[in-house]
Amino acid sequence: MTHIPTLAVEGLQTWFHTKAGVLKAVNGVSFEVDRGKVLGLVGESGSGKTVTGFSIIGLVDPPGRVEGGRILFNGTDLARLPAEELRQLRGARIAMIFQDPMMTLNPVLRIDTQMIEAIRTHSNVSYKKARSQARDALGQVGIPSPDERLAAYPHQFSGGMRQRVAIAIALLNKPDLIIADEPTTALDVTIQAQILFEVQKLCRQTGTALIWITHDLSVVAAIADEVCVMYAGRIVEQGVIDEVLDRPTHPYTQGLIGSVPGHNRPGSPLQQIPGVMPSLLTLPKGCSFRLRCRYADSACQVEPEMHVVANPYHATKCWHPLSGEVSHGI
Ligand SMILES: Nc1ncnc2c1ncn2[C@@H]1O[C@H](COP(=O)(O)OP(=O)(O)OP(=O)(O)O)[C@@H](O)[C@H]1O
Repeated sequence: MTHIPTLAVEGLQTWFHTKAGVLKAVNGVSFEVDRGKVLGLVGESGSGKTVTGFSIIGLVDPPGRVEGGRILFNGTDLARLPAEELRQLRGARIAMIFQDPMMTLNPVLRIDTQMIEAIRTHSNVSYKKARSQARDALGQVGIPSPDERLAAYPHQFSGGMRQRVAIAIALLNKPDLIIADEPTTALDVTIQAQILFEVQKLCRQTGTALIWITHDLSVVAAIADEVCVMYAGRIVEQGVIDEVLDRPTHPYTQGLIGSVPGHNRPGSPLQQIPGVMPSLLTLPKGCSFRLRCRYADSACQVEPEMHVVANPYHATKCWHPLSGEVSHGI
């Protein structure tokens, strides 16, 4: 029997029909994520990471629209699912964690009210059982004295603790898939590391597939099994995390790694990728990175196909893949 991954995104295209023209925010993106695995989606601001996450969960609003591709969740295409069925999957089988926990939390309701409702909407358990599940969930994400904290309102938590509550809510119904969009970016580095570790552990325990969206390669290195590097609405390189970080083949990935502090000798200057990302309204013909790429030549005026360059899985969308190991401190 063929293996069906938790999520298989195939050739996803999500475009915004703006007054200035068609903005191709996601332009033919494909990846898979399986039970208990973590996929890091990394790229600079505006590369299409959030729109990819929103497309999967059905939260793209007009003038945006999923134009093409398939979003296979346990084999069912979410892109073609009626809105009501998709709504039912959200919160039950698929959850999202946002950068701002107040996207999840209701400021005027106590935490216990919110958590118990989240549990009882999707499963037929008593109030008492739901309350005890809620208390356990707070404990699992490292909230001290969870019994007492259940009665608190969101504003009575610190930023880090509030995000932990939002994460506990996302994990409540043991979803098959969680999409986390920069949930730790606003937090202190130590708290960020604790939260990454806890979420990864819980997802492995429950078999939840996790997509972690970030612009920070060190976060991806800490949490992900596989990584997709996004640039201008496309994935330009993807594969097993150590393969991609140690032997990046796409000049953009090399540039990203070079711009992380501590990538080589201490004290050496950071390398910035010269130039800026092209407008998604007027993408250049061929490889979208070619105008910033020092290896670009006439071949790059044709869009390269994603092709496998190594095993364990490692694929690149470049006509001139680089080879060799890079030193980095990520
Ligand atoms: N509602 C919208 N209308 C028009 N364009 C949009 C809309 N939402 C997003 N976009 C555009 O889609 C592109 C991709 O945005 P997206 O938020 O996915 O990037 P990102 O990689 O997540 O960046 P960031 O890290 O800054 O959130 C951007 O050019 C953005 O301006």
